[in-house]
Amino acid sequence: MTSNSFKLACIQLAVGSNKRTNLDRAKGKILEAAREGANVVVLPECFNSPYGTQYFAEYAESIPEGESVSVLSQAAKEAKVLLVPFRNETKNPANCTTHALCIILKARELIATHRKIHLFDIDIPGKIRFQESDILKPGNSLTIFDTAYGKMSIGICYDMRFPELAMIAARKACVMMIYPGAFNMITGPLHWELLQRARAVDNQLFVATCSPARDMNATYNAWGHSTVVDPSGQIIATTEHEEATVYAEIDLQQLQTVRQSIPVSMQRRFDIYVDVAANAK
Ligand SMILES: NC(=O)CCC(=O)C(=O)O
Repeated sequence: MTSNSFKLACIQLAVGSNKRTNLDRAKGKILEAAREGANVVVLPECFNSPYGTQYFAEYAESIPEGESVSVLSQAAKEAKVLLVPFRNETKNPANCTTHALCIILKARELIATHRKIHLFDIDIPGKIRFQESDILKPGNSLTIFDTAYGKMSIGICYDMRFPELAMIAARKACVMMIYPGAFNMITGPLHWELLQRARAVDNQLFVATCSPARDMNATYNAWGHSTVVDPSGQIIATTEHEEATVYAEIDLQQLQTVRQSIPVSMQRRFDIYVDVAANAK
């Protein structure tokens, strides 16, 4: 049986270069969120290392044997929360087999993994160039997992720009999309909030994002602004760029209310847009 509400915590963690310090800090914040009544806790993209292609291989671990899974599964068990952390995975960094990976932990059990499908390769001349594909390999499948609160789905950061993931999640009855992410000072103000509200309103589900806190001494300056959006596209919890935990009470009844009042999911004309992919260039 699924519960009708839960408390979500998105930990906008201050991340530094020492992995052990990051893990201890994350664990402390997870336990704090549990004391505040959180049932589901999300960590940012790269919670255990600075964000940047130069760091990925060094900080990557194999799954599930690595240090980070070990520390966090213990934290999930102690805190009795469903935990969604993001990190990098490797079997062999020398051969560039690193993936950007999100794992979902219930107590000590790994209940799902998601590998970032769309790698962050962009070039805005004079502003920002980033090539995750220099070091990462993309994942090749969608991730939907069952929770006590209904099905949820995952995208990692740049994945949020691709509306198809949230659209499929909604059609498969997910209640929430979770995007651990780390937008930056260029694309953050442009698109971070817009994308999550768009994903939410188009698909009438909850959307949660979780960024690292901003560090102006780092090589990549995260935008921050971890946020939770409801199925009508309204922001129900957010923050600025400093370290903070964003809490939101998720009332799942709202899904029904919004979906019944504006019943777009019943009104779609798949007879007209039968196969978007078939016409894609
Ligand atoms: N880590 C990422 O995928 C960053 C994505 C981003 O900043 C964007 O604008 O998209």
